[in-house]
Amino acid sequence: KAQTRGSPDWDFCYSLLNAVSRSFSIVIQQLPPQLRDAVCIFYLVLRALDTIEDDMTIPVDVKVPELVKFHTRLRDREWKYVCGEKDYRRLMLNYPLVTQAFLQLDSVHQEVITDIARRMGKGMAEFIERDVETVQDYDLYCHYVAGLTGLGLVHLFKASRLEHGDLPDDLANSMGLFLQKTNIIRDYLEDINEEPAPRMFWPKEIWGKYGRVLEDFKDPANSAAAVQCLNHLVLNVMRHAVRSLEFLSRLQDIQVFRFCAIPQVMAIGTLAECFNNPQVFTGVVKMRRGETAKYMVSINSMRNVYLAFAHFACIMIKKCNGPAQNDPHATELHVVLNEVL
Ligand SMILES: CC(C)(C)CN1C(=O)[C@@H](CC(=O)N[C@@H](CC(=O)O)C(=O)O)O[C@H](c2cccc3ccccc23)c2cc(Cl)ccc21
Repeated sequence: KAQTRGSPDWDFCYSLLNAVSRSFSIVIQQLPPQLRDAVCIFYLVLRALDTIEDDMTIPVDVKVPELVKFHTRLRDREWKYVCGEKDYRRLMLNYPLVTQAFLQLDSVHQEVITDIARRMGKGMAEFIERDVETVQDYDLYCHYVAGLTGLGLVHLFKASRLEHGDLPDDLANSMGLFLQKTNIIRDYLEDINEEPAPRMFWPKEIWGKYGRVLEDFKDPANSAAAVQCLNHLVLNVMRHAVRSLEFLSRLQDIQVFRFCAIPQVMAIGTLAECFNNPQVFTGVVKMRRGETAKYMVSINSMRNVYLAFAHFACIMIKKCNGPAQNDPHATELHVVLNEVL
């Protein structure tokens, strides 16, 4: 059909979604109609912002204003900023189609997405000019890039009248931190080998106890210290698990529940693989593909989420009692895991 100025090309937007989010796009497309398009566009908008932040070929004095101004581009039908690689570059090249669709959303959905994009862009810009040093920096950075996503999603759920429960900011924030911190831990090698310049988010307050520089952990001679640092970081992210479960237990719509629960289960599965695993420093550790598929279809109730969390908590507890038994943080992780159980 002729693409008149008014009618957005939704098929193209969903094909972009499939390209940039592999398995997760299926879950987004299963959302109820009053939420699906808003979440699809929210996801693409955040992915575009993330692509600008991640592109290390953009000079800092150009990137910072771009991030801060990004939210003003959401209504600019001509705007695009070509950067990034592969499917993310295709998103940026075709960004005006995302804008056309964004402008068709309910005004409330547009306002939510604009407010989050503004706060996230400002936060990202803050951390372009300074590194993540303390654990407080670590929590603040992850709040900006992932916690705010949770706050925005809660506003979209409420605006679509699918969720009426109390979904406070600190629970929504924990959902984001659980995912983002897991990605940061898993992606050590990918991030540190990044060309032309690595961007690391591991907090120096933690890794500084185990090495002089973060690159030290690539050296097999430092494997014991690297794994101790890794276990310390896994303990830190597992502290958010109880709040994630609390958030999930308050959801009312089954498709919204699946949309929120599936990434959380993938994350704890990834953490269980990573915990006490030196392969994090030699390759990228991922859940087995069969496991991912199994959880995509089985996460339909809070009971199944508890079963999945308990399954992965037990894998970590076995490691605490076995190979990691001399690790100072294994004991504390045991306590946190028992809370989860
Ligand atoms: C940085 C991030 C964790 C927020 C990214 N993020 C997520 O990780 C996606 C999952 C995803 O994209 N998985 C990828 C795998 C990967 O890229 O690692 C896949 O292809 O399966 O989920 C989150 C997400 C989903 C549901 C509830 C959330 C609550 C708070 C914060 C984030 C929430 C997400 C929801 C939206 Cl709307 C936008 C982005 C995200």
